[in-house]
Amino acid sequence: MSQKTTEKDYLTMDDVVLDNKRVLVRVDFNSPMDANGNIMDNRKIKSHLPTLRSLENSIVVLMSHQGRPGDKDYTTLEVHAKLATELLGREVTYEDDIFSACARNAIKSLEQGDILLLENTRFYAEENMNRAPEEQAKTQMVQKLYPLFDLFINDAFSVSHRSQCSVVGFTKVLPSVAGILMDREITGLDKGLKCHEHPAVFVLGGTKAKDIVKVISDILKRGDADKILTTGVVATVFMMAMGVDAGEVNRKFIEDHKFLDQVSIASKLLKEYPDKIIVPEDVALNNGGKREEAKVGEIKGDLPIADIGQETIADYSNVLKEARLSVFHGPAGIFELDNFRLGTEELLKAAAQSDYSIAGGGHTLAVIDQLGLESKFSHLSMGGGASITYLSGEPMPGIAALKSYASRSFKG
Ligand SMILES: Nc1ncnc2c1ncn2[C@@H]1O[C@H](COP(=O)(O)OP(=O)(O)OP(=O)(O)O)[C@@H](O)[C@H]1O
Ligand SMILES: O=C(O)[C@H](O)COP(=O)(O)O
Repeated sequence: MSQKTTEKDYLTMDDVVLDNKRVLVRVDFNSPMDANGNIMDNRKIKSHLPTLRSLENSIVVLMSHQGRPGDKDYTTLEVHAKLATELLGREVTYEDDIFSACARNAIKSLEQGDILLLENTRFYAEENMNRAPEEQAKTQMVQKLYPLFDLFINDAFSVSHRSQCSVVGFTKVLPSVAGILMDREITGLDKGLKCHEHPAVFVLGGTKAKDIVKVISDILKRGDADKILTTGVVATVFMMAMGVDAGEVNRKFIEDHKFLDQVSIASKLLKEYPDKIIVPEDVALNNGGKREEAKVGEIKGDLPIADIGQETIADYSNVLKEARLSVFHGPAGIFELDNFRLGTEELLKAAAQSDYSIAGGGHTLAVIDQLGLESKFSHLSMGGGASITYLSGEPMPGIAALKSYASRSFKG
């Protein structure tokens, strides 16, 4: 049923017949939830609407995860089906199981135009193991479900850095293509990363210092970046790597978040790429909720760093204004507090001006939304960990599995 229509090394929904086909779609509806089990941000669900709208003449079953075992937001997808129904304007029914006889009967009874959302895939233990597609294809989830479908669509870029059952398993046993969101993510990120626009400036911050230090190392090794502007907690690690006394409270923050080992890695990177990695000259400290500017090296009073400082904001903005490619991941400060959102806001405005601008990460997208800057960015990635993995050039098992299906089908 596959008919390749583009030069891509994976198939898309344009390459296959969809009408009246029984289609299993892996989406990522994983959303922030409040204590009462309500979805706090509908962005993840909205991002799949183009794919779902293109499937209006198919028989559609959706799979998604929500949270991780043991976490507060590890819960059923019942409310997700309701919200998807509202957003799509068509009923998305919910089945409180994944592959039981009951769930399979519900799938079998679907008719053209129906959409059914199965239960949280991570309620099935083997979903939580990262294994090769061959192994995942043998699981009960895949074996019980795949005979009920003609096609598998992976639209979940943001979980495709995981080799989980519902992400890679079906690609071994069903014709498999990328959904519209997946295709947009790959195309949007590649356009920025592979077209070699220069100067290429990366603004990397937020709290995931370990992941970001690795991304910085990978990007610099590949030679893709002209400048890396460090912000957020990532900047604190690099300041410490320069031997700066960040104050006990900030050192403790880094220790408590298990980032102390990143300081020596950051130090090596600074030695290897002295002109490329830029560390803030000043910061904003949180003095009882008030913003207190301080030069790096003169951080007194043991106050927590909560934003980059005003001189750094001006310098970084100037670098960004010259950039032809900008990539922004992770807020520059604790933007949730009004006094400490300046760095994130100003740098996002500056990044949006470059010829090709990419931004990713849950909190980052929320600020872009609040600032009304969505249309100013060339590509907004729904991926948090996934876009970091993609940026670092590491293989993404979910995408590799689609490519592997495509290469088998072209040969066949
Ligand atoms: N200096 C800082 N100290 C403490 N927290 C900070 C600092 N700078 C930024 N943050 C916090 O970082 C958090 C966001 O970081 P995070 O790495 O999760 O970014 P993100 O855009 O959501 O990416 P992802 O989707 O990968 O999680 C925000 O809650 C913000 O308050
Ligand atoms: O929110 C995300 O980044 C994705 O849904 C992946 O979730 P995970 O990090 O729990 O696999």
